[in-house]
Amino acid sequence: MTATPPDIVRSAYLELVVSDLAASREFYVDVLGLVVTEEDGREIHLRALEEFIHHNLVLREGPVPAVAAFGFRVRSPRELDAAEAHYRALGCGVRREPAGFRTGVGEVVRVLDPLGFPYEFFYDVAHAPRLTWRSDLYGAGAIVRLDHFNQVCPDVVAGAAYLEELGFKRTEDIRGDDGVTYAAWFARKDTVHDTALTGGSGPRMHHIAFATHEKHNILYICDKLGALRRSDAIERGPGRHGVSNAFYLYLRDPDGHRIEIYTQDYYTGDPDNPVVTWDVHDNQRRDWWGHAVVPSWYTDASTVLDLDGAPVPLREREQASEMDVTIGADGFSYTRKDDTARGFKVGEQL
Ligand SMILES: O=C1C=CC(S(=O)(=O)O)=CC1(O)O
Ligand SMILES: [Fe+2]
Repeated sequence: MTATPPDIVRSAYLELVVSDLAASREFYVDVLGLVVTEEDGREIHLRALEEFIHHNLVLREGPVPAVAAFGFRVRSPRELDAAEAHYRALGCGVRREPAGFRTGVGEVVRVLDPLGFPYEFFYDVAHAPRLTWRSDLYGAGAIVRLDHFNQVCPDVVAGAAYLEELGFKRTEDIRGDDGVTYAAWFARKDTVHDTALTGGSGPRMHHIAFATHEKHNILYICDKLGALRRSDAIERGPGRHGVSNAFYLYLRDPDGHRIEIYTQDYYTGDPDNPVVTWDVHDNQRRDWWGHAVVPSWYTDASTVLDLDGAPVPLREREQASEMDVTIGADGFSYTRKDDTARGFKVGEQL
């Protein structure tokens, strides 16, 4: 028997443990242009330009680079009671922390969820200046808001059932004719997703995504990284996704945490929003132009911590991995499903 889930508004912040706070500050502030709301020698609280809550990203120096919390805003203070009841009914570890436990945030309900991820739910939060109109502070690569998380878990079907019970709406997925679900995307806000599940050993964080308004902002970030001789921070892209139709770029921060820069997906807010399902062999599913996906994008992800700050042990995926069935990053995949003469594209081989 589960209790009514909390009414989640959006994915709101991530707490990242980093090995060198100064190096991470230089990456997220000097290179990417995130705004410092508050900082001390141990933690830095950052937000995107259009954000009005205290932060979207906490950088905390620590021995093991990892994700310590996925923060979700709920619709009212009473939804914290719903969160506590929902997760206790699931038999999860639950801790209710007083205001101030997290800088700038009121009372927080922290859980280690059924997939092993450290989720936390909050309503009361300090407001920070929303810089929407301050074009004088926008760089050419202006990052305007947090868009989504992406989580690696061994069993996407079980993970999807948990997220859908939590009130998330599936918007897209990748499946095989073998009946395997390789990845799925889930929304609370009215765009393609607030989080996604990528099949693999987990729990791990695949990436956090921030949004820009335009594609040219993403291209500027690439040019800036080139000019800074930091092009090795670029892992994948720029390109156009199949899933979500967004324009994208994936970066790796100084600890290897993956950051996506993302723009122009589509509206999904109607109750009967149709789910888009992609064939795992469709070469345009992850890159609409058919560009290969670099193997590290499938293999690498960030450790997550439990409520005591210890790394959560990984469980291996038992079903086939996407790289296995597409033979490398994008091996035997089709551009045109029934065109076996010209439609198959032998992509990158491992
Ligand atoms: O946000 C996303 C949207 C689409 C994709 S994919 O590579 O097109 O599947 C990946 C992603 O989850 O990062
Ligand atoms: Fe993403």
